[in-house]
Amino acid sequence: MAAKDQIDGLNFQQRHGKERVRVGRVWRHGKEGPHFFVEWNVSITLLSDCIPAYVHADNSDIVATDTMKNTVYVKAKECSEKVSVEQFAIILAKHFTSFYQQVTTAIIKIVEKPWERVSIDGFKLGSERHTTEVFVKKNGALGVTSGVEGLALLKTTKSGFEGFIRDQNTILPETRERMLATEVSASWRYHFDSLSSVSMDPFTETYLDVKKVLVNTFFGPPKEGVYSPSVQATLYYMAKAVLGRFPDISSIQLKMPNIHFLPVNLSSKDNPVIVKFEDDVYLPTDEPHGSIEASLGRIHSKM
Ligand SMILES: O=c1[nH]c(=O)c2[nH]c(=O)[nH]c2[nH]1
Repeated sequence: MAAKDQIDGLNFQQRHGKERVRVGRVWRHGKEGPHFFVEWNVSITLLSDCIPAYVHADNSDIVATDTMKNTVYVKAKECSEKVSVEQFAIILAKHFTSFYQQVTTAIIKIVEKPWERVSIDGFKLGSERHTTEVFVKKNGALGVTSGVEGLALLKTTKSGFEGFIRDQNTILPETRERMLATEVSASWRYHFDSLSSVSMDPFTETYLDVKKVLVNTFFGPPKEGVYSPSVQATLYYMAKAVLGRFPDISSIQLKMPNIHFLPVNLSSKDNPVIVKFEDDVYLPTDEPHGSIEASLGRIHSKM
């Protein structure tokens, strides 16, 4: 679908828009109520009467793609109640076609990330992979490492970061309220050191239990959660919980990138408050991200 015109006896079709506008939206119901969270990737295409921009370098009928991007955040903010992707696409498309006389059709595509709720204020993306590396020597010596990769976890509250070094290059504000998102890669070494010491197959059950301990430690108890003062501290609690709970595990390594969800504040000279961040509208990012990793092992263990 594209606007079709004839210029100088030639067919001309054009469209413009903005792709991959990422937005995260949290809806909070009261102080105690559940949080709802969605992450969307929005693409906007407008069919509009703006041929002079192409043919005469006259931009007076152009809706700037930057404005389209901002509109996603404005409309996300305006949705005070949880909406579906379909409903949000309709809201956006209706806005573009009714607000701009030049726009004849708006095409909105949205892909929603499959975040699943795991407990109050926590969401889990079901995409993790179980990994292992094993060695066996001729004499029966055995080494088993198991792991999980891509365990994406996110909590919408009970996270902060304060008291870090401030210098001439620091602009990050201190906070006790932020989104915490990561994709955990963990690998743990079992203490079995010979083939004969593994009697049954304990690995699947242990994998599931380790995952549970990692996830539960990240979020804390379902009712009240647990405050995370940093990714580092949360990583350490998680590693410690695994070693505390599984005597058969001698060491664990955790990699937990700090995947940033940036607060959305939009302002201009004429309009100082277009969108004011109130722990609700975020810009999800992949790059750059913080990289935080550590390993914890029992003394005398083979790391
Ligand atoms: O939990 C965090 N750890 C850091 O080391 C760090 N650095 C940063 O900019 N934000 C954060 N958050």
